[in-house]
Amino acid sequence: MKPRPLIAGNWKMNGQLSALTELKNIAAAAGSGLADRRDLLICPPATILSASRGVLGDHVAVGGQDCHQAESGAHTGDISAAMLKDVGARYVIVGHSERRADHGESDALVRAKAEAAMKAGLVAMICVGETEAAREAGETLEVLGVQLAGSLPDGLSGETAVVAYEPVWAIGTGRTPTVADVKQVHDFIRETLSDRFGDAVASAVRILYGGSVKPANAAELLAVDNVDGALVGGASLKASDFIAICEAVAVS
Ligand SMILES: O=C(CO)COP(=O)(O)O
Repeated sequence: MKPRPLIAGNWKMNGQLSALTELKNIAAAAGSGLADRRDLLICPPATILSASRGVLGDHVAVGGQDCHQAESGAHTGDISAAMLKDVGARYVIVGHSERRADHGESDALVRAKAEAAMKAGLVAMICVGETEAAREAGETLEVLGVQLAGSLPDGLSGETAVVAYEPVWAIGTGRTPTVADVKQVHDFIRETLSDRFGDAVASAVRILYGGSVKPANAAELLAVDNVDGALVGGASLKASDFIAICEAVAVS
């Protein structure tokens, strides 16, 4: 059985309190049936996470965009998984390529963050994706295999982890892989999960596609085998676009 689809919005470093009106519109649509057969999630900046939780109501989850690997301590500027949970987060993104690039995050660190998230009772959304150079060199699956082996914690399950495939070259560029390429990678991720965690866990872990998902291409991307939802950046900032993407996922 296919897992319940998850459509997640990653607001990145965008959005102040004035942006809560967009969330009100998403919450209204979610309350009118949009969330009946799909899970909806918004990951706003940490500064408005608590306010977002208040606005989004019962039908849309909120999540953080990163967490520290330690439970607490002298880590100025960082946020623990427990802190995110405390203000109502249910998920946290870890290992986004922007953090891997901007903050030099390694697979081992991403794994430690995912472990911290799971320990705190959050769902870890673990991101992987190849660079354009890796794709051009024909090394996509090899790179993803290494990232998955290093970033996924032991003992994960469909309730505690989500994998997001985000080709670095497709993020914010308007470019997307072909449907065949998305299928190849998502099939590979499912097989990799199966080899390490067994078939039951592998089929329960949702594998999201991210990178230039928009209302115009969402139906095509979300219909690909082994694509269980989307991780949406820019198009999640506008309620109407995010809602249209949610509507594009086929539900049974
Ligand atoms: O990085 C992304 C989501 O985490 C994708 O961003 P865009 O949808 O803006 O390409």
